[in-house]
Amino acid sequence: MTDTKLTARNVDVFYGQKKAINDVSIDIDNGIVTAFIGPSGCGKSTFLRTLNRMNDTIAGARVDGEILLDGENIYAASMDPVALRARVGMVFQKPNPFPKSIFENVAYGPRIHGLGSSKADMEQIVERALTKAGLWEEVKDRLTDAGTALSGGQQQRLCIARAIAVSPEVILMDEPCSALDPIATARIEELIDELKESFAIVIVTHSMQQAARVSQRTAFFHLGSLVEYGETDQIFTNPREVRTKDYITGRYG
Ligand SMILES: Nc1ncnc2c1ncn2[C@@H]1O[C@H](COP(=O)(O)OP(=O)(O)OP(=O)(O)O)[C@@H](O)[C@H]1O
Repeated sequence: MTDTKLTARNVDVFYGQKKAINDVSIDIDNGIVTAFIGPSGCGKSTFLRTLNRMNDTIAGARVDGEILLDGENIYAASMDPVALRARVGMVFQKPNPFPKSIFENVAYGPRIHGLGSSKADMEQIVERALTKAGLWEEVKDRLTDAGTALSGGQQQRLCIARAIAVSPEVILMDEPCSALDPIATARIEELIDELKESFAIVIVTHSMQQAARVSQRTAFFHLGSLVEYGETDQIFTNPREVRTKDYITGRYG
């Protein structure tokens, strides 16, 4: 059983005069992984960023329409973007640990959000997040080492632990494996599969194989529009739209 976590209604995104997203409406459910696919420049990342207001940080970007998180408009004046980004966390293409220790990378978010008041509480939060991100065993004896000293795959799991540490409801992932080798990629894909039990997960990926492996729903974007959205199996085996079929059969990319 799934239930809706995020709802977009008639969303347009502009960069200055240029319209990058055109009238997108979609429901994103809890307990599953939703993949956004489509050719380069179709607006996947732009739309993903609307879901936690990361576009606010881009000069000239404007979002029209509504995005609801549990029914609450995230663009309402009463919504604090910092608090929103704790509820809707993000993992980027390139692992980007802070220039701090492994421990501090994970403790940073909880601290600014007032979690983990005692040292023991914070240690527990950090251990839980690293365990959930599948990294604890590898780093438990070197928590004071720099996060940047880890391998690329470990750094990405550290970034996932950092997102998890503030107990988000949704995790947005923008091509989280594109900088990783196949083994590190497989590890992250396994992790995504485990994490979907606890969070709604949205992943932008260039890899149709990855979308097919990790997601239960797939949204196909083209030229800023959402062309087709459905069960991943259906999208890949029996697409309804010609443009989806052309994309998944490699006619353009
Ligand atoms: N900061 C920006 N300023 C102006 N235009 C932008 C900006 N970011 C993206 N765009 C434009 O918006 C459109 C959608 O870009 P976006 O990066 O969302 O696509 P994408 O599908 O994620 O592409 P890719 O798969 O190549 O990452 C493109 O035409 C892009 O050039």
